[in-house]
Amino acid sequence: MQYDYVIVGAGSGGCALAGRLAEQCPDATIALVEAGPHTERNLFVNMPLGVAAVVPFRRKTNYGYLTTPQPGLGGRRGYQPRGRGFGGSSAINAMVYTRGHPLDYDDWARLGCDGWAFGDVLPYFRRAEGNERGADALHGADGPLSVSNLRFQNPFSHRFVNAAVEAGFPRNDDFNGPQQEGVGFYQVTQRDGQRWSVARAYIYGRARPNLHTIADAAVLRVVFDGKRAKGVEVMRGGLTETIEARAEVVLSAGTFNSPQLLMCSGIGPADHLRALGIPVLHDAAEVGRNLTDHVDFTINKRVSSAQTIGFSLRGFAKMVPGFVSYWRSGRGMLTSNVAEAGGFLKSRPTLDRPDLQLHFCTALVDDHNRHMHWGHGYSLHVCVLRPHSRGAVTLASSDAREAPVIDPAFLSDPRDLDLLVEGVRLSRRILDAPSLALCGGRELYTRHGQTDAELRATIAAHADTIYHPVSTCRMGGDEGSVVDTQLRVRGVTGLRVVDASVMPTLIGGNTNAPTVMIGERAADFIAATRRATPRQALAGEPVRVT
Ligand SMILES: Cc1cc2nc3c(=O)[nH]c(=O)nc-3n(C[C@H](O)[C@H](O)[C@H](O)COP(=O)(O)OP(=O)(O)OC[C@H]3O[C@@H](n4cnc5c(N)ncnc54)[C@H](O)[C@@H]3O)c2cc1C
Repeated sequence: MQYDYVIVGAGSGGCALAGRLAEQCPDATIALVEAGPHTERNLFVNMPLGVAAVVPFRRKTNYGYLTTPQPGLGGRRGYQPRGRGFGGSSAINAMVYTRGHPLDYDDWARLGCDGWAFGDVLPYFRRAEGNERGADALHGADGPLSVSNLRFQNPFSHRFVNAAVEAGFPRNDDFNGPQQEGVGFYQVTQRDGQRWSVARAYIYGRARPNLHTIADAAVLRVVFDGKRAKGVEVMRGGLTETIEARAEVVLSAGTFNSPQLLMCSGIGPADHLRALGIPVLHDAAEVGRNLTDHVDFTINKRVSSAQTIGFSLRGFAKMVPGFVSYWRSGRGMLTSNVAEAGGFLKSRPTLDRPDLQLHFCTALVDDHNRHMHWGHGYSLHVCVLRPHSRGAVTLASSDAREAPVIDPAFLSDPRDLDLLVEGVRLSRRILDAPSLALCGGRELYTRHGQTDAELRATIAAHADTIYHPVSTCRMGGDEGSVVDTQLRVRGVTGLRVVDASVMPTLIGGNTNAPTVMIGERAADFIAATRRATPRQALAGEPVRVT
């Protein structure tokens, strides 16, 4: 099989790129190759509350990775769910639509990523966004990624927002508006009460004859002609085949699997590759390095009210009308994303932007919902927005179908634990404010009056990811970076990386929308390269992409 472009991975970055590129280059053929299944008809993916079922377990649509034992977490292995199938992680995520702080992108530009300051990326956020609130200077209304207000808001989420205001935090109804700081309800990537994964947004329901989707096909490595990428080797239905790319190969396999595929293809730290018997094509020390993720701690509180989602006879009884309402009109409790409300706080008022994020969940979400409890409750997550700890992704095997070794090195930099302690103390102010305090309840692992040392031990025993790993194929203007500022892999030609792994630093917010923005920008880069490429090269001769 031969195409002009072969995109590996139909996640947030890959779907946005494939859909937009197909539209911009109608004369180009594109293959979007995905290891997992199609998700168009998957009830647990489409129904927002299905998030509670798809995240906790390794399954066909979730890699359910484990990290290496984390010294900062008392030696525990962290859990890293990652979407598998069309939509990638956007098919299993919590649908929260935030972009990070404008200054985060200005930082990218300052670090050498010319053309990636907030003013440069805002048009791409707007182009992607289909916000039901309408367009303004910061928002788009006509883009494919539907952004909606929640159709169902649990009374406890309202209590959380009221309590936070009582505790002195500002109310914010638009975290992507002129000010990020404050507390309120999140907007979500949903349309008509359905999850709007990036596959739904850019791929499904759009007839594009030049875009060919290939499901259940695991890419094993990139194939090269000298140093020029010319296709990918794929395992499908037990058979290995090569899909050729006349113009470019793009890796959009995500923060764990894009560096894995680069290394399996001979691009990475030479010593590590040699140790696994992989011939070195290009010695790139930073492939897999700089892994950064939002480390998060949750205060779980059990309450007697059955208004939150929980396991009880009253809870089960509510599910039946909930299902009917969802089925008939796309409304009701099953359209909840669980993490309905939250906010961005500053640990010190003098900071130029918030350094902590809250997610308020209307259920007892303990250990990614892997530890289930009988009864009802709520959970207040707090995470460190710009952690200093840096981890790495390395190979366990030269076979890309095996899980890579994931070491986020959580809390290896003591500043992250110090800030998380601050975050828990700020969160407690909200829990103690009248609107929530009057509901009573009992905390599962934390308690009032804990000393600093006790709180640090509790954090080490329970903290983990809130699912935003980035930076393992860092973009930069410097030679040490894995990709340049047009996302081209350094040291070879005809190969780009387009997903969350290229972020030079972790932005202060949720990472789906920024990854879609990266996919949108990449489509422009690739279309511009195509326009600049001589016609005869497009007709069959190898295309030299500079
Ligand atoms: C549980 C969870 C909750 C989250 N909640 C939110 C949220 O509420 N809001 C938000 O903004 N962000 C959230 N995120 C983060 C966000 O969804 C991700 O940052 C984003 O989807 C990453 O996009 P990506 O393109 O980098 O990778 P992914 O979307 O993960 O896509 C990678 C794709 O590549 C495929 N692939 C991998 N290896 C291969 C191979 N060898 N061959 C072929 N295909 C391959 C995978 O199967 C996958 O489909 C959450 C993530 C998770 C896991």
